[in-house]
Amino acid sequence: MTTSPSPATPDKTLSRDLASGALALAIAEIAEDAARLILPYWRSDTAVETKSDDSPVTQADRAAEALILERLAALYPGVQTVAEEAVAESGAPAQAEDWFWLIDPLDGTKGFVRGGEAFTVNIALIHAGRPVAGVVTAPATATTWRTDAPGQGAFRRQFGEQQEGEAHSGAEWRPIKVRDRPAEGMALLSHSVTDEEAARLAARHGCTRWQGTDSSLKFCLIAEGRFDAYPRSGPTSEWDTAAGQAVLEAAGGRVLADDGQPLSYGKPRFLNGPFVAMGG
Ligand SMILES: Nc1ncnc2c1ncn2[C@@H]1O[C@H](COP(=O)(O)O)[C@@H](OP(=O)(O)O)[C@H]1O
Ligand SMILES: [Mg+2]
Repeated sequence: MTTSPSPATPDKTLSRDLASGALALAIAEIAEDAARLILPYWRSDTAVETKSDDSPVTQADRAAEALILERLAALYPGVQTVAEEAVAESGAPAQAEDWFWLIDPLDGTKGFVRGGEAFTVNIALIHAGRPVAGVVTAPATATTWRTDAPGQGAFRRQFGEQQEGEAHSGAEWRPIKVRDRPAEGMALLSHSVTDEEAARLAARHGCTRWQGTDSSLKFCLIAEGRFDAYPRSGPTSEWDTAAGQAVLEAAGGRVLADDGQPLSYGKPRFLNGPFVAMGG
């Protein structure tokens, strides 16, 4: 007698697709579709609401998060999700599971509302507290950065308009990596820090020059070898950093917490303390 195979558990499906690189490609396509959904709201008269933590939220954040959650659930049912807008509405899960998704559908909302280009869609897979796969997409410049199978590097591409009858479209994926630190390192910092603090943070990490940039784009610009460090002294949520950290680590960089260890995930209230993201 033959028995039909039992359905794969989420963990088996996840770990198989993670190991083959199929998962990284799949989440890149989801993030690009979320980006296509966000773009019509950009530089339009989108209504801006203020959340209880005083940060802005728009219809674009909510629509993108709904798309991402629906697509992830269809691909990998039963995996825990921790997503910015869901947490804002219903609170954070009491505890992180062994595998979970961290989702920020629109990071850098303040800049987005002002009509700037530095806002991103972020999806990361966490396993045992580490970001093992991630994608960051910048809708305004139609650029995506992603991991591959673990140990297989990081990639970037420009994505295009979706053509009729075509599942997805985009240019070829090109490998990216961090640069060796030059004598005069360049730091990236949040716009939320004062000039005085920025100069101090940059100098502490061996950088003589610095530039303010919104969103998780900072991790990607280090991952592709254009900048050297992103120090952050104030709090962030785990969904702000997980996808960027996955990409940066895959490109040869590091993201270290104050204790000198890689920034880890599934912490109380999914909150990060200070960290520094670094290239080579
Ligand atoms: N006190 C705080 N606690 C948690 N996250 C914070 C925070 N202050 C700022 N952030 C996060 O920092 C992000 C902006 O980072 P940056 O200044 O580098 O662009 C915001 O993302 P959103 O735009 O998704 O809300 C917000 O989530
Ligand atoms: Mg954010």
